[in-house]
Amino acid sequence: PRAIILDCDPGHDDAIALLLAHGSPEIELLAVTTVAGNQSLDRVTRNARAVARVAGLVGVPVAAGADRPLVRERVEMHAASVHGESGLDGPALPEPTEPLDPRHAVDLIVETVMSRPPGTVTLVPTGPLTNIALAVRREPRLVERVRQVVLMGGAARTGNATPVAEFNVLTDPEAARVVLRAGWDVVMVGLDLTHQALATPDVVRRIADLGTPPARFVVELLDFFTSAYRDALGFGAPPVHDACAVAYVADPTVMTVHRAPIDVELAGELTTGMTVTDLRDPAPGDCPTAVALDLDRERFWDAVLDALARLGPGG
Ligand SMILES: Nc1ccc([C@@H]2N[C@H](CO)[C@@H](O)[C@H]2O)cc1
Ligand SMILES: [Ca+2]
Repeated sequence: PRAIILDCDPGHDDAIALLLAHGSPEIELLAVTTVAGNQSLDRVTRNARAVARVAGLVGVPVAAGADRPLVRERVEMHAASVHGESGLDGPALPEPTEPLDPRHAVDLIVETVMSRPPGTVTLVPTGPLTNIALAVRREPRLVERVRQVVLMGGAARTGNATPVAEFNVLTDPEAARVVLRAGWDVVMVGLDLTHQALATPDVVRRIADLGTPPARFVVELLDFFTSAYRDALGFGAPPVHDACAVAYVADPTVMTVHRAPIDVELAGELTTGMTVTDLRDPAPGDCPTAVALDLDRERFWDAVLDALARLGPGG
């Protein structure tokens, strides 16, 4: 299996990404780290620990990280409108059973990667990239040691927080530039891809039919997420953005990926936070970055259902 570290800001779709990672036989979840984004660090960390309990995740360290972006003040827009004040509105959240790891997320990331053979650990950030940027500044050898960075964030075309910027990148664009320029292999699973992963009523029905506590938890998450995404953004069904990044690690053939130079706008009057993606072919031979474009929806949802079905009673 692929060994990963999930760096997240739960968030309804982060929660589904965590459940998918733990339930997927192709993935070994080495650690979970949290970063301020959808909600404050305290809230997303509390949410991550509650989801870990629902997943039946035991013995996997969960550590909190950055409580604010590297440079800018946090972006408030949108997130509370789709995730609610708690960051995970909808289901009742169980009390965590596992202790919070005392290390800072950055130290946990560095120690987890540097204690394993080169090229064996994949980083899967699904929130602002603050922790990942700090980690690679703390330990530059991470660049050649990490197998791949598969991040949910950015967009080659249309944004969500602004016409051209995606929320995770806009929240901490300096951190996103550090990560995209580091030289390691990066797959950007951005809105171009994730807006194809819509949890339609049929999908929700299939999940409900599993009849397990984790499945019921996901249904309650999606019921809230569906209403919030409809009321706030006019979507017919909510995109489970973060689960797409995990699904790619589990099975890279579940989506098409296009090698392309990607950089982040930091000073644009209208375009700050935009992941400027050069889709002109051919990309430079040594281009380390790529963007996900087309999702095999049927295979994606089959993988999500299969992973959820494998989770124990949890809860
Ligand atoms: N409107 C909205 C704002 C933020 C997010 C979060 N940011 C990313 C999508 O922009 C995902 O990681 C998700 O958790 C989703 C919707
Ligand atoms: Ca997220």
